[in-house]
Amino acid sequence: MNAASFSPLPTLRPKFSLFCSDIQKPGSVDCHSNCNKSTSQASLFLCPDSTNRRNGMLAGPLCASPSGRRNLVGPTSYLAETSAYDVAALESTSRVAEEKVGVLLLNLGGPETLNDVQPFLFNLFADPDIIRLPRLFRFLQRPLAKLISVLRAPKSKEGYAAIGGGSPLRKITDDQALAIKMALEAKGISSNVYVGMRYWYPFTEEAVQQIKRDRITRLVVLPL
Ligand SMILES: C=CC1=C(C)c2cc3[nH]c(cc4nc(cc5[nH]c(cc1n2)c(C)c5CCC(=O)O)C(CCC(=O)O)=C4C)c(C)c3C=C
Ligand SMILES: [Fe+2]
Repeated sequence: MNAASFSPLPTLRPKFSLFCSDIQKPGSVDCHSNCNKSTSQASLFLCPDSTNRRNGMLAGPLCASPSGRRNLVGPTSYLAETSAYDVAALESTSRVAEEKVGVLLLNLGGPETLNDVQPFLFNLFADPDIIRLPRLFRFLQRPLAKLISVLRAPKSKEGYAAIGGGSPLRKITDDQALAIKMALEAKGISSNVYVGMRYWYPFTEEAVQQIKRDRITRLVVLPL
């Protein structure tokens, strides 16, 4: 997790904008080259100091790089980029009765059962951030992903079978979510903590939908 200095935006607004683009229009904007766009409604997002790639994610500006243009097996996912926050700001804003604080943990996900392995691998390899084909050959992305995932799945299944039949990533991330919720609770900050995965359930879109349903007004995004 990155924690960096920040300066909270001055106004509290009832809406948030999770990414550069409007989250209601997934995939409509590619933020890769435009990550410093207005974050005026994402008041706890801050510009971090790093632009390093880490865990396949750009540790950089606030916004996400929507991968919504990819059409994966599950809902398409966003890749959030680094954000940072200040607990002091959370503490002060959470005192405002109408504020609802949310924390969104972003991870990549992994197959939970052996049956998930092939479609999970498809999602992984269908991502141009994992396998980037020359523009001319983009149309081969999904067929190639299908081919690789089908060919690799048996071997991968053996590996997952050896560690209990699935990836531990979901549980680990859920445990982290709970730990963050409890740590904030101990500071007197009531929060909802969400988990969003890029390649498997719960997909980031599902988390975002839940965040909207819960009417979160302050959101901290932590790419793990
Ligand atoms: C050529 C093969 C692979 C490339 C390139 C690759 C890049 C890559 N992968 C991740 C994230 C994850 N990969 C995971 C599992 C996984 N990855 C590959 C192959 C390549 N990945 C395979 C075959 C598998 C299945 C497991 C196995 O057989 O070894 C996972 C899931 C981990 C889990 O907990 O289950 C993740 C996450 C990134 C970010 C990346 C390139 C940047
Ligand atoms: Fe991988």
